[in-house]
Parts: sequence; C-alpha cells; structure tokens
Amino acid sequence: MRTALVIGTGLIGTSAALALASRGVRVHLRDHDPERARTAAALGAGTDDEPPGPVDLALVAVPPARITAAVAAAQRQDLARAYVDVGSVKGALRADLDAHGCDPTTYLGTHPMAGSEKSGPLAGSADLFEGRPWVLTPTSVTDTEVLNLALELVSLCRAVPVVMDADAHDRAVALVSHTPQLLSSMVAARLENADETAVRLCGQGIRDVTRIAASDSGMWLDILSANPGPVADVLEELAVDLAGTVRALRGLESVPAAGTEAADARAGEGAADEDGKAALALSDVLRRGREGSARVPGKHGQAPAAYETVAVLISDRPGELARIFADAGAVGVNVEDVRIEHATGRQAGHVQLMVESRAAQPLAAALRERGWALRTE
Ligand SMILES: NC(=O)c1ccc[n+]([C@@H]2O[C@H](COP(=O)([O-])OP(=O)(O)OC[C@H]3O[C@@H](n4cnc5c(N)ncnc54)[C@H](O)[C@@H]3O)[C@@H](O)[C@H]2O)c1
Ligand SMILES: O=C(O)C(=O)C[C@]1(C(=O)O)C=C[C@@H](O)C=C1
Repeated sequence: MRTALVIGTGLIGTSAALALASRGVRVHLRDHDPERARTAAALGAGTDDEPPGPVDLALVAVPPARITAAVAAAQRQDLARAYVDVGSVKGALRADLDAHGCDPTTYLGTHPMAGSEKSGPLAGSADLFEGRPWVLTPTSVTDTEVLNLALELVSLCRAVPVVMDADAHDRAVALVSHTPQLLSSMVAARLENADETAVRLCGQGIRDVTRIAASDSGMWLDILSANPGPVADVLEELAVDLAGTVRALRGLESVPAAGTEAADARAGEGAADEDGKAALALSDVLRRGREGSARVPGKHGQAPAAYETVAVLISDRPGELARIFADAGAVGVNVEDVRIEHATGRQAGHVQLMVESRAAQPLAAALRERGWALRTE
C-alpha cells in the first residue's frame, strides 16, 4: 500500500494514520471538522492536503451512524481502490450499505478491538492496535484486492487479523464489549447522587470497573442501537445472575448472628439449609466469575494461542480469498490469522488459514466438500 485516505481523524483514524505514516504510507487526512485533520497532521499522521487522485485504501473512521453516508460518498467520488470502515457493529451496517446502493465488492467491514474512553486526534497513538485482534468481515463478493489491502492495513498497524461473519462478530462483541460498557455505565451511574463520604473512598476496584463509563455517550448510543438484540440477550442472562444474587443476599440479611437465641431458634426451624443455599449461590457466582476472568486472553501473560494451519490452493482470480473466508464463516470457523504464499511463475498460491486446533479438522472437511484443494502438511 502506497497511499491512504483517512476519513474521520479522531481516536481510531488518527491512530491508524500514525501507524501507516510511520511505515512509509503517504496518508491523506480528512475530517468534517478541518481543525481535527490539521491536528492529526501536526501529530505526524499525514497531510491534510487532498489526494491528487484515487488512493489505494480509504479508511472510514467516523461515528457509527455516519459510516454509510461516508462510504457512499467516497465510492461515488471514486476516492480509492478499497473502502474499509472500523465501526463497532458490522451486520446492521452491511444491510444499510446495501440499502444505500454501495458497491459491496470494493468495501470491507472491519473492527479493531482496541480503543479508549477518550476521543479525538490527541488521544491517538501509533501503537494502539499492536497485538490486538482486528476483525475483517469479507463476503463472497469482496474483491481479493480489497481484502489484501485490508490485511496489509492490519499488518501495518501490527494487529492480528481475525476473519469472521458479520453477525457472529456482532454477537461476540455484545458479550465482550457492548455489555461490559453498559455495566460499567450502570455501576458508575450509582455514583451520580452518592454521598460525598462514599465517593471519597473510591479505590482501584471501582476505577477499573468504571474507566469506560467515561466514553462518548453519543457514540455508544449509536453502537447499542445498531446491535440491540445480541446485547439484550446477554443482559437477560446477567439478569438471571442478578436476581439470584439479590435473593441470596436478602436471605443472608435475615440470618441472626451465630450463638444467639434467635440463631438457635432458626436452626430448630431447619432454616440452616436455606442459609447454606444462599451462601452457595453467592460463592457460585464468584467462582464462575474467576473462571471467566481467567479466560480473558493475555490477562495473565499467557503466550498467544498456538493455531493449526489449513493450507488451501487458490488460483489468482478475483474473489478467491473472499470465497474461502465466506466458506469458513459459513461453517462457524474463525480464521485467526492468514498468510499467502504465491507459487513462483504460476497464477496460483496457497492461503494458510490459522485456526484453533479443534476447528482445523472440521474446516478442512468443509472446504474439501465445497471443492477446495487442500495441501496436506
Ligand atoms: N473508541 C473506540 O474505542 C473504538 C474502538 C474501535 C472502533 N471504534 C469505531 O471507530 C469509529 C470512530 O471512533 P473514534 O473513537 O475514533 O471517534 P472520535 O470521536 O474520536 O472520531 C470520530 C471523528 O469523525 C469525524 N467525523 C464525524 N462525521 C464525519 C464525516 N461525515 N466525515 C468526516 N469526518 C467525520 C469527527 O469530527 C471525529 O473527528 C466509530 O465508528 C467507532 O465505532 C471505536
Ligand atoms: O479499551 C477501551 O476503552 C474500549 O472500550 C475499547 C473497545 C472495547 O474493547 O470494548 C470499545 C469499543 C470498540 O468497538 C472496540 C474496543
């Protein structure tokens, strides 16, 4: 990639522009607030001059509700060979782009899983995406060139590409991003009218839980409005845990202190069983929380997961890569990383799809069934 145009020079656009510019890409910066594009340019993210002709890649990094209009306008003006957005919800956006007649062959929906509660160009940094998953959601009509340019963008930002179906992505981020944002806001909202004596005692625990509650509420309203069903599903599961926890705590609230007459009388009434159940319900939710927390990648410094490779022979024809990813998505397999080996002197190559070990066999079988030739390692 030689040239790029970043549309929307806030936190994400400026961070990507800084990474691209530092790796030799000529980056043009555009924002509907020209002061923001100037600020990004002053930070070394590129130039706010208009590009002299179409660039290789246009990166659309505007708020979710504005992405469709920005992609449609950029495509109409023929600004680039490939158009990539970074919005936090992918399924609803695709439907919206289709409804607005956007060209699906030159567009690819992506989502870097890195960010901050801060916004604007001054919050940007070149290393924001390093080592972070960056989701790509190609379809069977995405041009191979467009997918390759997006993979190059991810690689230049030192992120880890994860290829996913758009709806599967939306369900996943409902669990790992959108619901946590809402819960953080709800915990922080308890402080709104809290007594000053309580607020003064805030320690690290509440700071960890409420950092993202400071995020831009307009942006989050857009995000949640575009992914309502999957977020409501996770909240319903949480509501079961919440109701069980309240029941358990209310039960424990009425337990008299051990050794008192009231406690003896209660034991005589056989209430000890009830008290034990309440304590069990509480310890169960705490135990499950520890197990879930241990699964957060990298949190405890584990080495990155070792993936298995499924190597697929492709011919050098438009749409081949996108077709493989769509086939992998159709059988519910996430491609965690991709490498492409070009066969010298031939119009063909191998795509190495890196997947979790348990997904390798089913993916290989499904691809063979769909007519792909696989290299046996
Ligand atoms: N903040 C995060 O943590 C995060 C992480 C991953 C992805 N995202 C996604 O990235 C996108 C940008 O988020 P951000 O955090 O960088 O927001 P931001 O507010 O920091 O930046 C958005 C920028 O877009 C500009 N803008 C708005 N409408 C425009 C238009 N029509 N044309 C040109 N510029 C326009 C604004 O002036 C602003 O500078 C959003 O779609 C968001 O869902 C955000
Ligand atoms: O680190 C943060 O501040 C974020 O909230 C970033 C975060 C997330 O991890 O949930 C928020 C929304 C984006 O769509 C992607 C990333």
